[in-house]
Amino acid sequence: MGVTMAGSSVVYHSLMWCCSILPRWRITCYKGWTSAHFASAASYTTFHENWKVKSSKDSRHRVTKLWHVGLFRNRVFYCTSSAGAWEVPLTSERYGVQRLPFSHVSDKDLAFFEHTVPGRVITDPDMLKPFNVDWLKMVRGCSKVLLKPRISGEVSEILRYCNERNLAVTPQGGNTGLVGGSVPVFDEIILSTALMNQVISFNGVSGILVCQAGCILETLNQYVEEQEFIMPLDLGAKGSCHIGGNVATNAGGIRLLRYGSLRGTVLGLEAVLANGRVLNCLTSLRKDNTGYDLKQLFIGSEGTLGVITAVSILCPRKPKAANVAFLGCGSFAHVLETFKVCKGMLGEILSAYEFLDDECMKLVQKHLKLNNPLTGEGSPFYVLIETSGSNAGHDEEKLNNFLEQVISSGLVIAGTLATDETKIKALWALRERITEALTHDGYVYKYDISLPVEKLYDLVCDTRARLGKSAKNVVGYGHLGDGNLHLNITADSYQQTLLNAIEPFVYEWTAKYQGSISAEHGLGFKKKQHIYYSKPDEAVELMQKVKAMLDPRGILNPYKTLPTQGSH
Ligand SMILES: O=C(O)CC[C@@H](O)C(=O)O
Ligand SMILES: [Zn+2]
Repeated sequence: MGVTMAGSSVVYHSLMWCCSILPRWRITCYKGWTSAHFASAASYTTFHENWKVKSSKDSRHRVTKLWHVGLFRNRVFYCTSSAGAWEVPLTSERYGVQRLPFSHVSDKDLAFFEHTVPGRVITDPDMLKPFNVDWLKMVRGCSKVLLKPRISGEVSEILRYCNERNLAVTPQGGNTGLVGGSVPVFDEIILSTALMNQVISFNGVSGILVCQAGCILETLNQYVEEQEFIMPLDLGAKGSCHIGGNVATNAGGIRLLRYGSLRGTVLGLEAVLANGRVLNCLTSLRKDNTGYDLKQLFIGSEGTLGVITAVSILCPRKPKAANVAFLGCGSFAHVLETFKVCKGMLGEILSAYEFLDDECMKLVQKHLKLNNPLTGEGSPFYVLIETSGSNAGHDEEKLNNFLEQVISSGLVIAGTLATDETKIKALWALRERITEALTHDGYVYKYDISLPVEKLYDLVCDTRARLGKSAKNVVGYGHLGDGNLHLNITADSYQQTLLNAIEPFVYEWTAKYQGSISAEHGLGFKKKQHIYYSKPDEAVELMQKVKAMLDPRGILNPYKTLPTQGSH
């Protein structure tokens, strides 16, 4: 048959068999197969070339030089001039927030900051603009000072001073959050971790990395990859997000299915408390039962309990073999059934199980000009399955057996398989760039929901039915393997009436099925009032007591995470 790879031939034979019984099945295997075999191979060339043009980092750097607002591997936005660039309403005005009685920054304060972090005090209003607005351009503060410490001692000095002076502080990493947690609401001082970007140590035996909070996730991944390890987390904003911000928000992402959450992989951290004291829990031990595990308080606390300045993190070995299958399914029930089969047949090599609906596919096609690699009419649902293992032959065999099973049983109606890195990246772009495509579609109402997996897509269907034509698009995608749905709704502009139709409907629906209204993005500013849909009063009350104990004056990231007192 002209196919020499043992692993591929299994798929090839099964495919030939499937073609006869399932005429809709289309597959491209990029390794060892020629385009003569499959009609869809030709379409891949276009797909790949498109991807290269759209994703070229060089062109991004060129463009963003004009006015660099945010550079994300998969999330980019920029403006060509500062004049009239920001039409983002002030958060305080759009949401009617009352400023808490913090002090205002005086010239004397600025002199202190200049003394503490010389040359790293930014007060130029134009330079401050991008730090005052979130990546989604939905919330905006009006901070007049940005500080860039390099070491935890400087953070300590700053916080001790701010606490005494009753000055509010917003810690900021890469500013890639999606819930308005990393930008000020009023004039809070922005404490950027951008210059705290040093690796402290890496142990090539244990895989334990100790680094400062401002290291960029992608840079860290490249660093540990050189030593045959990978970071235990990966997410769309990897090119900009800081590891400290990842830990502070307990970011999830696409590797969680395989390596677990940061609550397990973060072994230790250093945090500076509101009063300036440095809490050094930067241990690098797998096991440590000496008292309460205080680091857990800071993981996911969104900068409200302390500023994370360094982390110790357990990195897995770099897998020797990786494969990505991009499959089309005829229904969500089939997506679920495929997942079940996948877990059973791929077992330990399964590293991601992501899904998107056809509406998402249409958006990445329309706004980012990405091509659907599966030719013919679209599928209602797409699944991206990644395997990562230590033995290419073994993985291929397992994957081929799995594909044979899901094809022959009719669970999967179209598919494509990639084994080389460039092509794997191209397939991942279809999933990872949905957020970016949505921003081109208009104003986006974002929901990040955890639900029992079998209920996951019902929420999308019910929301779509409820909103009818008042929404432009209602889409569902996410980390199916983690039971995490990203429900996104777009409209031409922000409309209060549409918001009223969505909320509290989506939250009540989620609560009814014991889901979480914030699976992996945090509560930040935008979701904090809705915490009660997922946590009992007693839990919220205890959180407020912990906050009051660690930050009695409430200077750390005010207006975030916890609901306004007395609002319930
Ligand atoms: O934009 C979103 O709603 C999700 C973003 C991110 O968590 C993802 O999984 O792509
Ligand atoms: Zn996500």
